[in-house]
Amino acid sequence: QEAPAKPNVIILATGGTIAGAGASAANSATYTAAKVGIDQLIAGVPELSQLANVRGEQVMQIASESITNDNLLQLGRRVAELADSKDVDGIVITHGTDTLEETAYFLDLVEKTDKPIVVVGSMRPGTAMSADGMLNLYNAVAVAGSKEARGKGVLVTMNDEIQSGRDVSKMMNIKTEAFKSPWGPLGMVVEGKSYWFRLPAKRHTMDSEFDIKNIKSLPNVGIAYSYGNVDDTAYKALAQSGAKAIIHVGTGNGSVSSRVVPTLQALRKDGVQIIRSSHVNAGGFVLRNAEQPDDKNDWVVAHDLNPQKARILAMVALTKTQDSKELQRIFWEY
Ligand SMILES: NC(=O)CC[C@H](N)C(=O)O
Repeated sequence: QEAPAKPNVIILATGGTIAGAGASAANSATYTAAKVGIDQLIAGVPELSQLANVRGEQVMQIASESITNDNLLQLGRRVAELADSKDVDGIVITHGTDTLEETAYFLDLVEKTDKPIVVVGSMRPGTAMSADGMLNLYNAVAVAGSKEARGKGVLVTMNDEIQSGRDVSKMMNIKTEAFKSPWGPLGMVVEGKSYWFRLPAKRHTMDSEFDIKNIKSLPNVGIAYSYGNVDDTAYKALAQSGAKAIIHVGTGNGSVSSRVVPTLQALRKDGVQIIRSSHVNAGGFVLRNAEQPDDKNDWVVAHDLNPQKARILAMVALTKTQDSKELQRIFWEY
């Protein structure tokens, strides 16, 4: 029997600017996100049908700053169901860009499939001049339908680049060149064809020890930001609200103010995991026992993961272990 000429790609829509609408074509920044339904989005890019047999599904319709852990689990379970289906070759997720990097990393950790999963958004609503959503979506479907994208982890297609969902972050919030990885894109997609240059080195999808099918709920993990004159108010409040781990957004190499150190040591003794990350924008790089004696304090370092990605990994890891050494192993490997 002959293989079908075109791959079957499902687009799961969640909202964001790619589904946004503004009052006039001049409104590139002032508009309402999550307005346009997935069928209308697909109808707006008839060229998609040249790439794949495309079907849309509206999973939610929200601006991504409002996404919850329950939303993540709901989306993750639907992706897993579709990935298990013989009739599905690739999955695209349209998403608001504010937390796109978190969802992409979450799926990269928990989806046991080598089928392409591509998360995509846009920086301008479809109603704006030079809207970027159409091309980003076209590129996403092209990548999701391609054999070359299999087994490369969850991907993000923005601004003609193919990025690793693990590495990529929204670095700029007004330009279409918004998403960057500290380690560079994996490839480019041009006129529906992908060009690959490098591969992710970290464990993901098929090679991950985590599986969405075994995750019932995600624990409470909070993030506290550091700056000059910082005190321990936020850390104590997070612990009081039941945080199982606190992501410390440190200065530089995840450094910790001397005014905060005793509180973090005490919280660790009370069972809260302390994970040091960095607020350095272009890419923090936190090393164990540099700046702070992590072995002595029994703290964990997030290494190159930014704070919001560190929260995702901590939540997923804590569904399996409460051991700080295991947690650190996981932070090195993923
Ligand atoms: N460019 C965007 O998608 C941002 C819109 C909105 N804040 C969201 O993340 O959903």
